[in-house]
Amino acid sequence: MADSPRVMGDADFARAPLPFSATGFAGKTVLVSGGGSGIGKATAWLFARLGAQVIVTGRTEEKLVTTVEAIRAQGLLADYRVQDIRDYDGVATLFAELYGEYGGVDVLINNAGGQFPQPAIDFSKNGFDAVVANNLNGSWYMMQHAALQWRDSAKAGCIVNIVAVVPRGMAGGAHTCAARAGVIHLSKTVAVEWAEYGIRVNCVAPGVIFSEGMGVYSEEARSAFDQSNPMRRFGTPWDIAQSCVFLSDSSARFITGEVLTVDGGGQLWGDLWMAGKPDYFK
Ligand SMILES: CCCCCCC/C=C/C(=O)SCCNC(=O)CCNC(=O)[C@H](O)C(C)(C)COP(=O)(O)OP(=O)(O)OC[C@H]1O[C@@H](n2cnc3c(N)ncnc32)[C@H](O)[C@@H]1OP(=O)(O)O
Ligand SMILES: NC(=O)C1=CN([C@@H]2O[C@H](COP(=O)(O)OP(=O)(O)OC[C@H]3O[C@@H](n4cnc5c(N)ncnc54)[C@H](OP(=O)(O)O)[C@@H]3O)[C@@H](O)[C@H]2O)C=CC1
Repeated sequence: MADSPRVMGDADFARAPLPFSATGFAGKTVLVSGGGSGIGKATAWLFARLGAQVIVTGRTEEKLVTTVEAIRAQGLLADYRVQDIRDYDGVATLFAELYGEYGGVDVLINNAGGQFPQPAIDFSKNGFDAVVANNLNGSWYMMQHAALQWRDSAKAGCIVNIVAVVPRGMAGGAHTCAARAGVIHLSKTVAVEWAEYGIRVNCVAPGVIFSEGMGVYSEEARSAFDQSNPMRRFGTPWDIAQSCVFLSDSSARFITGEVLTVDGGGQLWGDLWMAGKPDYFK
């Protein structure tokens, strides 16, 4: 049960924790899945610069090593683990190992994911299943194991799930839209269930962000992406990294079950076709 409320005054405001202080994450361990490239790499860098011990995970060791070496070269704290988020037992082992080595994690940035663009009518069974397994199942395995560790060690925690902007659907990406909508509603549900353990769960929904991941899209689709929002440009991985820090810091201590959309207004204006715009709509 929370303490009785008390009106804050000048003395409180003079001392209340400052978000984004240069050492705000010192002593914290932050796990960033998909941290070997793009948004995950930027997020790992930002947390490391704010004093955290970061752990990056992904399937490709080379990308993780490069990231960790670059961060360490600045005198900051980084480590990596190779782990496919679709492997339930492997994810359990990952969290157990990190508990043994670092005393567990304080923040999970659940960023790993991705898909391929294709009109839904052409999805093969395996294609649909692969994208759902990656983005819904894999994200869930990470969330659940983080929460189990926090509950069992009576420690508070924070999860930020990277999703996508789904309220109007995602033409050319129905599989990932379904999976991300699943993650959003999982998050809203467990934000309530896990509040008693001191666990906050939020999502960041990036619009078009210019990252290595853009290589998955055709030149035709990609060249229209920056016109799909009223700012008429791409966002950067750093934009998303800062949102992740905001949601993990004291700035968001009263925020849970929320989706922070970082899309340059794209949910309000513009259209986006992940697999290119069909002639019918031109
Ligand atoms: C409103 C704003 C939204 C903006 C969104 C637009 C911008 C979004 C950007 C991003 O998300 S950037 C990040 C992009 N990065 C990635 O997508 C990388 C991660 N992707 C992957 O690792 C893989 O694509 C996957 C989805 C995980 C699948 O990997 P897996 O190893 O399981 O696949 P396979 O065994 O190779 O194939 C399984 C199945 O899927 C079919 N498939 C795979 N690729 C394609 C393709 N390009 N087109 C059609 N089908 C594909 C493959 O053929 C297999 O099916 P079957 O052939 O067996 O039927
Ligand atoms: N860029 C954009 O415009 C948008 C991106 N997103 C989402 O943001 C997240 C980051 O994307 P972004 O940085 O742009 O692209 P990247 O492709 O650079 O990042 C995806 C990362 O996830 C890792 N990854 C993918 N699948 C798995 C898996 N099964 N297990 C472990 N790691 C995995 C990849 O590494 P490896 O392949 O080595 O495993 C890679 O480092 C993704 O979930 C993406 O879908 C959402 C909306 C828009």
